[in-house]
Amino acid sequence: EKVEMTKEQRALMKAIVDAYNRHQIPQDVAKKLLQEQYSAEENFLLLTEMATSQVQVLVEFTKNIPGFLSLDREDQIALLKGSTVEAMFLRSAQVFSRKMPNGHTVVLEERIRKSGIPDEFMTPMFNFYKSIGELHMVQEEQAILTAITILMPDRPYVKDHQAVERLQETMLNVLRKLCVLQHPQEQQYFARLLGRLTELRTLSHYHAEMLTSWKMNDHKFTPLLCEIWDVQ
Ligand SMILES: CC(C)c1onc(-c2c(Cl)cccc2Cl)c1COc1ccc(-c2ccc3[nH]c(C(=O)O)cc3c2)cc1
Repeated sequence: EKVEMTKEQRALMKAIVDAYNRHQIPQDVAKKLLQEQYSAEENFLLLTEMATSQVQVLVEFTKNIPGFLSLDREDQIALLKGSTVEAMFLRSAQVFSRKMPNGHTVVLEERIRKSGIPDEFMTPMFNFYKSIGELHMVQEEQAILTAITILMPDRPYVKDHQAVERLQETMLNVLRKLCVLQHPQEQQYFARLLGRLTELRTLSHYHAEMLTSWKMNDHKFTPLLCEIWDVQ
């Protein structure tokens, strides 16, 4: 069928990529990755600060997804709460695959490995980072895949399933064409990308257990993280 994108699809993709690029973790927060000393406590505090900053970035990005703000207000909250962890795994995966020039990748990995996360979650987490890296996604694919993750109709407490499905479907159509255009040799590239979304679900279940084990060891989170992750 016709592969090139319509005018509307190109405009939609541009809006999402611009929002994705506009909303980055402030460099002074990211730079802290290199400065603070290493201790499990310090690492946890730093990762908490990064996660909090990342949630704020994600909320701004989400508000710029065309059509999101016209969804039911409570559904907007349900989508954000349900997708934050998955969107953050995607975002932090891109940091690893982007091979940050200033060595953030190495330091971020170090700090995650030494932040009190039980070992059984490390393996699936870093396997995911590796599998994302191997895809060599272009920025447009990263941005649209993140929007698709956020616009997941079957998140808990979403009332108007159809409205979310319609938005997500529009994004999926753009992503499908983009994958054919960017990776013409790889027939199943689009299917492989969607397969990562399944892996993200598993990671978010692990993450819920990570939160419980952190809570048990009396780790503190910021008010924003407590609200979005229903902690405490
Ligand atoms: C509350 C903290 C301890 C936490 O709980 N779970 C996770 C957690 C974990 Cl480990 C893994 C995956 C998801 C979550 Cl959600 C985290 C830490 O979360 C993040 C840490 C770093 C980043 C992040 C995002 C973008 C970035 N850009 C740069 C840059 O240098 O440009 C650095 C950077 C860091 C995102 C989430």
